[in-house]
Amino acid sequence: MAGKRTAGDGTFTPKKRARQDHVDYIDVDEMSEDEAMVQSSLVPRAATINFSALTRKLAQERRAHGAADDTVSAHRRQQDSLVSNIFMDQDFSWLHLKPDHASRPLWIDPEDGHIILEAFSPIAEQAQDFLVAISEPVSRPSFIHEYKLTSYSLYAAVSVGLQTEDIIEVRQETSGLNRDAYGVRFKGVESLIEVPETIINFIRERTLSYGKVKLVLKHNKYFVESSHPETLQFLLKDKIIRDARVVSQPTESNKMTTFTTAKAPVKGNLVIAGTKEAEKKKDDAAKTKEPFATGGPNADVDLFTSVVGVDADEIDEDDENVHAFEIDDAKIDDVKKRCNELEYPMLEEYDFRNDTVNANLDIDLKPATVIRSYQETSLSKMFGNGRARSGIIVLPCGAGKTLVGITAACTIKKSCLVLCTSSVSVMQWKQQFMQWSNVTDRQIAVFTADQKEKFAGDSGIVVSTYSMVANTHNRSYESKKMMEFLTSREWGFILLDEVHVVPAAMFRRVVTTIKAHSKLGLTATLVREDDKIADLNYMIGPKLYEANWMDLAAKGHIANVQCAEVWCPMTPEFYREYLREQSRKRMLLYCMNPKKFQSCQFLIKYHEDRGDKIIVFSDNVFALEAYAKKLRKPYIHGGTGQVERMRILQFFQHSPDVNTIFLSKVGDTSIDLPEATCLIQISSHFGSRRQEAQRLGRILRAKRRNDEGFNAFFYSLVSKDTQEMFYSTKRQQFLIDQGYAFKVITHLDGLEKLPDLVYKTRDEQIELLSSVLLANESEADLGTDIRAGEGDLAGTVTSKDFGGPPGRRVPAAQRTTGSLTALSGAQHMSYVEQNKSANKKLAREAAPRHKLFAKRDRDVAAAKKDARKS
Ligand SMILES: Nc1ncnc2c1ncn2[C@@H]1O[C@H](COP(=O)(O)OP(=O)(O)OP(=O)(O)O)[C@@H](O)[C@H]1O
Repeated sequence: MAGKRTAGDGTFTPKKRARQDHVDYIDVDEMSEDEAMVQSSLVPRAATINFSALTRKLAQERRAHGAADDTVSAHRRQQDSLVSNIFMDQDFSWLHLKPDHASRPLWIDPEDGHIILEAFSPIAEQAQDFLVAISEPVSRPSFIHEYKLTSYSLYAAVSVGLQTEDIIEVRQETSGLNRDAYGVRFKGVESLIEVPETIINFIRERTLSYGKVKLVLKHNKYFVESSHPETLQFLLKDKIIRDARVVSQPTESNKMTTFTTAKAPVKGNLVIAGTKEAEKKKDDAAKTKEPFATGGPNADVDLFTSVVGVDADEIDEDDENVHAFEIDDAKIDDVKKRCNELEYPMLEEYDFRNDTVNANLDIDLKPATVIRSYQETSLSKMFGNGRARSGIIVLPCGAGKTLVGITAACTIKKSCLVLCTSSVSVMQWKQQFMQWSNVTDRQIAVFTADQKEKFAGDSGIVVSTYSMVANTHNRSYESKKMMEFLTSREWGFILLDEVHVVPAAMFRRVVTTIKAHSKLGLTATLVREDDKIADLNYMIGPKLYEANWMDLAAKGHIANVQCAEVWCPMTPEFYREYLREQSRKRMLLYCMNPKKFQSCQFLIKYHEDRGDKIIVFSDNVFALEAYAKKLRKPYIHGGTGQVERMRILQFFQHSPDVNTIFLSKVGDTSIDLPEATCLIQISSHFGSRRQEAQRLGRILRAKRRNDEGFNAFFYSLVSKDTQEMFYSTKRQQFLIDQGYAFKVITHLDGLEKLPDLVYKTRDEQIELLSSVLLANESEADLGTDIRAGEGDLAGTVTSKDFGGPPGRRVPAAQRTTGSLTALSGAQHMSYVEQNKSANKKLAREAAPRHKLFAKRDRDVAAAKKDARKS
């Protein structure tokens, strides 16, 4: 049965299943806040793996066994007492494993293309490489991985050179070990699993049309190119594409240009800079006086075996006759989008070595620069067939995306435009280019609000921000001149940093105004809280590679991190105000909760004593200043001057007296502090999964990460029974899917005994509360901190981008029981009891009010009354 085709939606949906089927699957995005709060507390934080079809199948099997099978029943009874309470009707521990289960580490859902992999299987590593190439990793915790086959993932697979027959393989023979014959299996996974027919059809259908059409830039004009004339004819029947076509000689309206292109170079001829092979090749070239990286005809450098496993002989060489038609520059975006919808997504490849029109850029990595294996693998996806493919590379925070970008630029060796999100990042990119490559100051220019430089000579590198390039209003004279410089030329390569944050409209403007042969998007978190992620597919290209965070941590490239959510009970006074307050000030109340203050103080002390360097993050500037001043620590936010910032950061890096700093969201990205080993988050931006991951990224690069037994620490302080708990659960989801486990800490041992514990007395707490209540409501804002300079993207990101629905009604908080250490059996774990009425009662309760608030209450009540009247 063929899967239903849904143009452009990218998901495999043979049958939309009823939501109630997903009894075992909790999707936090779709839960109500009340549900989420309860759920977040009841279940240990686990990856949300979709086992629904498997569950159904097994449930049928269980019914088939029925009570007749005494052994099973007995076994079940025994299990009932142990695990059934947890797994309820999804307890399948009573089922017998097949004798050859070890060779069946994979399960494919025939209905929605989900693939479940036992990550502990000996063949898992090989299978993972293959699965990453053909499907989207959904969740990759330690033992069970979940992937999903989608249109986009297959598009990506085709774009890195995989054909239908590289993905599925028809096998006739029966395994000697096992009597089960299997007809069609995944080629990259040595297992006894037969691929279901629905999935085979889906793969065949999608891979048939993909890769047939290419978008090519030649002499500053864009062409839609294909060696299948019937495909171009099909596309030209579409109105949008037909209207975008440029007909230079209107004599024969539908005739296509046919020209001969050079054959695609075989992969053995290309060497990625920075690899060992590159070094060897350089030496050989020096000996034979051949230029580096051109390779001789017999050069046999087999760099590109890894995941794809495409051999040199298998690389498809272009047909002699390639047909093409020109399209209007301004309509590129529409054409790409339309082709996607018609299931003919366009591949963008750049045959840079045969480009004689654009000047070469004499740039190479410094001899001392050696790229890491995963960086090489990701680049091999880009340069796998000797050309530069456009697409996105996803690597964890701190895993070295900058060097991947620089290496790509050094491999293409043509003019390159780098776009980043802020002027701070611009300077960092320039510095990194100088650090890793032999680029000279004259070859690299910067285009920001303060600096508008051009490179000397015919080719070079320009580093700028998205908004400098996309902004069309109020340009200064120099900016206009600079834009002319950027738009009048052809770029070999455009590097797009942090692609996931750029608003789609801005991206569109960049992609349509700048003419570039190839594009590489870099990101750590290919998640967006809006639905724009799919746009990146046609605007940049498919995802070429996504690294596994846990793998990189295990190999010491990024630090191992212990994550914990610390539940801080609200003091009665704060909680009462929280329940009464309807405005944004609620947020201020849960950030300034005295118990959170104390927990923060305790954790800072504990980790400073261990020799850690700590960053405390707070999106809320009011809270940031209040905490930092009270705890006597330096702080940086949007309003901190550049000189002061640098001074504080340097002290943090080099002085043993400054071991803790407070940062607002200006520190979420672009701050490279390898000394930091502990993070404490006291306030964050709603449910932003991306922000959570980026903050974690600040400690993933910890210098000490390779020390024996080293762990970095990430704490999220959450005020109990407040909205914050819901957001916290949502924020963690991305990291959980990468394999991080969040422990819940309900009690910090020894907190009460801390000398100089802040806000210990009720009076002190009430004083703090009064300062919060007297604060302006705007102090609760999270979005106003970054004072973006001209050209910085930060100011363009709105709260909507973070999934924080400010207009949404805030649900009543849940009442939780106290610490239930004894009950749960696990120390410091807790569960929540849902009891809305208790909260309502609390809110209604005419509790004796402190005189400080009595007047305020009357004022608020009067204001509400006036508002109702008007
Ligand atoms: N091959 C390499 N050899 C040595 N050091 C490397 C290599 N690759 C990256 N690094 C170092 O790792 C650190 C992190 O690199 P980088 O800043 O590029 O990470 P990132 O992936 O861009 O992180 P983020 O997403 O947080 O910005 C840097 O200090 C960089 O110098």
